[in-house]
Amino acid sequence: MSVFDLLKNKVQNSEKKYQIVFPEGNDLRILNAASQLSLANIIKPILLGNTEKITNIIRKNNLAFNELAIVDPIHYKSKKAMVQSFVKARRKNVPQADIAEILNEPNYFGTMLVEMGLADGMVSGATHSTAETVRPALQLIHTSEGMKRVSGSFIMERQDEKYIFADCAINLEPDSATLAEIAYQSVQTAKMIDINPKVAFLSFSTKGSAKGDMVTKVKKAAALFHKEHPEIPADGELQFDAAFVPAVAAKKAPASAIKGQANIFIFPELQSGNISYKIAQRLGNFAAIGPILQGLQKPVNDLSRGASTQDVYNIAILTAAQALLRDENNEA
Ligand SMILES: CC(C)(COP(=O)(O)OP(=O)(O)OC[C@H]1O[C@@H](n2cnc3c(N)ncnc32)[C@H](O)[C@@H]1OP(=O)(O)O)[C@@H](O)C(=O)NCCC(=O)NCCS
Ligand SMILES: CC(=O)OP(=O)(O)O
Repeated sequence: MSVFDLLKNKVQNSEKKYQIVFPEGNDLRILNAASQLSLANIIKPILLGNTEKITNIIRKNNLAFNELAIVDPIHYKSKKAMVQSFVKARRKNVPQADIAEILNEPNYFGTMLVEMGLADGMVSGATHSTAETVRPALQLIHTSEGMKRVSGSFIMERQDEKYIFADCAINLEPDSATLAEIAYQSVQTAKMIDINPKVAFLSFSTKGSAKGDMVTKVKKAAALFHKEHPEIPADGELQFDAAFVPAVAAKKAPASAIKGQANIFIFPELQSGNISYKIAQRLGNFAAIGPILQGLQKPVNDLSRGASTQDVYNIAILTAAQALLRDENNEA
């Protein structure tokens, strides 16, 4: 079963209808995906933007909805209450006069809907950069308990093959401890889509074949992860072939715990992570689902600005599935 059939079934079978907010309510990819999701009763979309403008685009493109809410941040009636909640959530002094202005910005407004429990999750980034999309979530929603950093992973899917790549979106130069945390968060994402985790900490070196600070950082990350989570098969530092091809692993890393069968790939820094996912997507024909924000208290997810309607549809389902999982964990 594809990742999305799996997650869609979970979301559709839940009693609650999850409300996902889309700050880029004028974008046709967002509107098309929101229409499909609403008509199939998968989620209830909340579109942000000028109501008249959005309604015109909907009419012009003959888009239909089952349930839909359109909210204009600039004319939002309960702004005062939102400003108060912002003050509490921000944990830093921001002049009240500035907050009302900040909340006119759809990514901040959408993030506050999630923070206040008025939406279950947010999907943005079709027209905004990753920094613009995630900064409000980092400032207002914060990391979940026990987590120090938020990271961004991709589910890479091609027919029956499913892998997790991380961090491809957020942390520029993670240190060893952050790499170990990214790996732990990626294992949680993998479990959501029934991947049995096998983690590789990637490098240009396999088991000391090269030396230097870059290699040491990855080696240390693998050791830290193993110490904290000895029950999860993991290894590093490994080159990609030693992590992924059993015959190469047998030669380069014969004692490896994952024996060339890794399915979670942890990249040493953001350049290699972001470049690798785009190569697998564009040359390898993998569907790249993400960036999925990991380690946040409530679900907010980013899109690549190159995202298609299908990508928006997929990420919205994943966001609703994260909200469902959060509800289940809170109940447990
Ligand atoms: C994510 C990112 C936007 C944060 O950068 P920033 O806003 O400049 O970061 P700042 O240092 O100003 O931090 C803003 C807040 O977020 C917090 N923060 C930053 N990175 C964080 C992380 N990874 N996890 C948790 N919190 C984080 C900071 O602690 C700070 O909180 P505070 O204001 O309450 O003290 C930045 O790391 C970035 O641009 N990453 C690359 C994004 C990108 O282009 N990716 C490629 C395409 S997907
Ligand atoms: C995830 C990513 O690379 O996003 P963008 O293509 O928008 O920079």
